[in-house]
Amino acid sequence: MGGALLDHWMSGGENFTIVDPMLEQAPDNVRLVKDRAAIADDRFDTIIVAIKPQMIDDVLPDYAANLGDDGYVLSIAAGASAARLKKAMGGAPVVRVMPNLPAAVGKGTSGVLAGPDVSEAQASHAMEMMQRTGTAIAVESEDMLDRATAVAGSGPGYVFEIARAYVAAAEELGFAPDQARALVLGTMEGTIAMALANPDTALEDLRNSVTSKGGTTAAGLDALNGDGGLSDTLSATLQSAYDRAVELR
Ligand SMILES: NC(=O)C1=CN([C@@H]2O[C@H](COP(=O)(O)OP(=O)(O)OC[C@H]3O[C@@H](n4cnc5c(N)ncnc54)[C@H](OP(=O)(O)O)[C@@H]3O)[C@@H](O)[C@H]2O)C=CC1
Ligand SMILES: O=C(O)[C@@H]1CCC=N1
Repeated sequence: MGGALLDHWMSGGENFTIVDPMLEQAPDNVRLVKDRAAIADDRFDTIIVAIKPQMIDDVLPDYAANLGDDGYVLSIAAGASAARLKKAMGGAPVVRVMPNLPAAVGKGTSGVLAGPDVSEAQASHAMEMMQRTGTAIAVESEDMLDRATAVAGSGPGYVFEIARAYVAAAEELGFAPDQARALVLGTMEGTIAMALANPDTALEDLRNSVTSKGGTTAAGLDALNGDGGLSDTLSATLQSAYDRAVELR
């Protein structure tokens, strides 16, 4: 995820250094080092946490000394609370963000939460960084950031899975894989574009505009969610992801 964001962050004026034990190549103009020892004497305006949440307590404390006096920590890690990050980073201010993977194509949707002691300048720098990767929405509490993680951070996983199952069903109906993929992704893209172009129209009304009485869509929708099973599945999906974010705090 860090790499996808970096590609878009680089359109700003900052200089970037990556610390990654395994990465072989960084984008042009980005310094890459294998471990913290190589930057032991360096100070940074922002330290970006893009490691797995489970590694934070082991890895981060070494970096506390690398943060400049007016610096802040920007974390993309799911769940890991501002308090936990702040403690690991010697009391530094922390902005938590939750991006999602379409940031890789400049169409990310991020939540942004300024933790305690974050200055306005730091909060607006973090917001501007995330806006370089797509849309960014400020949230008011850590709990809402964890809920945004369940909806949007993990969301591309659900959408890819829905698309995969939809394509598989089209193949079962007789289409070749490339035809099935083109029909499904084209339909999804056009449908989303139409919803975005009609922000004041309820999604239910848009759905109804496809659904002729006694027609094919009504038959399909009855099978899809006539008993509310799809709605229940989506509620359980978001609840499970949110519960996991809470466990990772
Ligand atoms: N994937 C996604 O869609 C999203 C992920 N996130 C968050 O982004 C973070 C990274 O997730 P993701 O990109 O999926 O995971 P990855 O495992 O792909 O990325 C983690 C990166 O951290 C590197 N790393 C491991 N150990 C160290 C270390 N000691 N010092 C420095 N770097 C290290 C890893 O290197 P190596 O490969 O060698 O282990 C890897 O490049 C997580 O906190 C996750 O919650 C947030 C939103 C969306
Ligand atoms: O699955 C995860 O934990 C990360 C956070 C959101 C998306 N991927």
